[in-house]
Amino acid sequence: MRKLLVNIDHVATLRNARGETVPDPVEAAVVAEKAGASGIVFHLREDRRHIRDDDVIRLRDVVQGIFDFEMAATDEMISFCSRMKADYATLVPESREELTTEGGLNMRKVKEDFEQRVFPPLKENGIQISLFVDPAEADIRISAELGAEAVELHTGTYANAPSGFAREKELDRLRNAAEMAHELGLKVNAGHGLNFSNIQPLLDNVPHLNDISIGHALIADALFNGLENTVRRMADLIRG
Ligand SMILES: CC(=O)[C@@H](O)[C@H](O)COP(=O)(O)O
Ligand SMILES: NCC(=O)COP(=O)(O)O
Repeated sequence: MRKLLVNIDHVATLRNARGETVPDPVEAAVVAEKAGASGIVFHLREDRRHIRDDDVIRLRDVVQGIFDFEMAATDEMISFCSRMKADYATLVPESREELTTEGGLNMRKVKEDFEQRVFPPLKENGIQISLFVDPAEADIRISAELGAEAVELHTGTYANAPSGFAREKELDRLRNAAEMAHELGLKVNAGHGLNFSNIQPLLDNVPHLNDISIGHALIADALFNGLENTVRRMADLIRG
């Protein structure tokens, strides 16, 4: 079944802009789940530019559904995520300079390191691993070989593509990737850059979708419509 997970990073961005305690991302998580979100996503970045360690600890106490900890595969994050007993560790590439995550993991490059250093401690702690990858055959195949539970298909290129041929091409790539991941036994998640304008074609064209994570566009829409209304509308669309 398709489900919406709400990413609350940018509630923390707004809070941190003034060094205040409000708006509180933990309060946003409670509202989002009440409005129909099936879980919460946050990306604890190395530079702590939005979500902070204390937010994660407080979130762990209130989140009722899926607790999806997005992170770079550093030893520090692996250890924190393990202590938090997250449902998912969603591993993403991270760079200090980027405004947001710019692409999927290069699985060829990280395979050996993930196999030896990253997967064992997460698996020992019972944490399911989702790999944030571009909709590319090689990355999906390696994700399955490593024994990940899921891939999160990077939808950013689709989201940024102009309508017409370019967008259709990206939908084709996502459809093929989803079919392949499903055949290889991986759960198919998706996220990045999704909003009320681009979600429906994705839902109509890409099979086997499970968790769809959306952040920035929902928090932006919520400024005008209220978080509860915004999340309810998107959760209903995604459930179908
Ligand atoms: C993996 C992904 O596409 C996003 O969740 C992103 O990692 C969020 O990070 P920012 O909120 O810092 O953009
Ligand atoms: N994993 C993707 C996510 O959590 C949300 O990304 P965005 O909607 O803020 O681009």
